[in-house]
Amino acid sequence: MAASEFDVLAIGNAIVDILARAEDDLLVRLGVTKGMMRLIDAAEADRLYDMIGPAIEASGGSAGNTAAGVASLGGRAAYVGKVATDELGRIFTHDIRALGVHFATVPLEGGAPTARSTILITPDGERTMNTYLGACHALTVDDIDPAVVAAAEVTYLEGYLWDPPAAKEAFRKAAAIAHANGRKVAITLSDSFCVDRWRGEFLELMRSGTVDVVFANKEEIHALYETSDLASAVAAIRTDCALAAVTLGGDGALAVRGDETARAPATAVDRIEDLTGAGDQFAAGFLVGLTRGLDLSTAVRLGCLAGSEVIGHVGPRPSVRLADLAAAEGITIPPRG
Ligand SMILES: OC[C@H]1O[C@H](O)[C@H](O)[C@@H]1O
Repeated sequence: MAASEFDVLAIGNAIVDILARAEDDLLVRLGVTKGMMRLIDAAEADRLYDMIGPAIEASGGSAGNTAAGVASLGGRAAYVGKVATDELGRIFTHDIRALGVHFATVPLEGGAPTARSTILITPDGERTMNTYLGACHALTVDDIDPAVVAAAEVTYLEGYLWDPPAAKEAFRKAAAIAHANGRKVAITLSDSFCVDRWRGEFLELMRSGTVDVVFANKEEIHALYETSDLASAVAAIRTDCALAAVTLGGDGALAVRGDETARAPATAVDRIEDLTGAGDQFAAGFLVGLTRGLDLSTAVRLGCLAGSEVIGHVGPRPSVRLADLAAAEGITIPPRG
């Protein structure tokens, strides 16, 4: 197997976030479920924008956030996602490239605009996402560059990619190329409503070995196995997937690999400002840990550390260099072999 150029290739919906504080009663008036992601059309996105207070715009997209986190940890990241040739698309492209992430997906011309997610942050820091997918619907197999997939230790894919129909085939193509080149494939289950929509197919991906690593939070793993019992859900995922990492909010995170179990407590934060991107940064830390050969416990710890940074401020990507935080916590990230 050739030496890898990238630690992680992340593939996902390329989205610009519009983040605004909101009271709980706005969620009630909108009829949305707190903490979830719902898909909306362009008209609803415009209507919502008129209803919210002052907002902050920031590049997001779950896998994009993870690529940003990998770069912040000193890792080499690549990203695939579809933006349009519009202002938000230029902002997304600028931000991800400015972090040193390889991003070469051809933007969509003359079609739907760049995706945006209107994210309502309630006083408890919980985020509720209203996503208009726009140009993401145009991501296809043609956007997967076999050379980039082959050059990445891990290809990491969003469960959200199951929503725009053609992206699913892009996902499967990337997974096949990764495995043909001796690389690993990881997926995040993304959202419990997303799991409800695609449960059967997600389980098939794991059981068939199409994915080697799965990320889930508590709600998602409960939804996957249709149980409220965490222990039985973890027992099930241990047999269904070679490696699973489960984030547990204030209870930290765990990972299971065969008979092995690793846990880490949540890293303390002064105040939870905004939970947007917490799982994405956990994935960044955990994947960098894995690709750089750290043991499972340290990889979980690195994930918790990265996840904790992003919840201390508004926005889904790190505001400081995660590599410095890791060093301050005594976690040494080995150079790429
Ligand atoms: O995981 C958080 C991300 O999910 C959505 O894709 C938003 O863009 C946000 O940045």
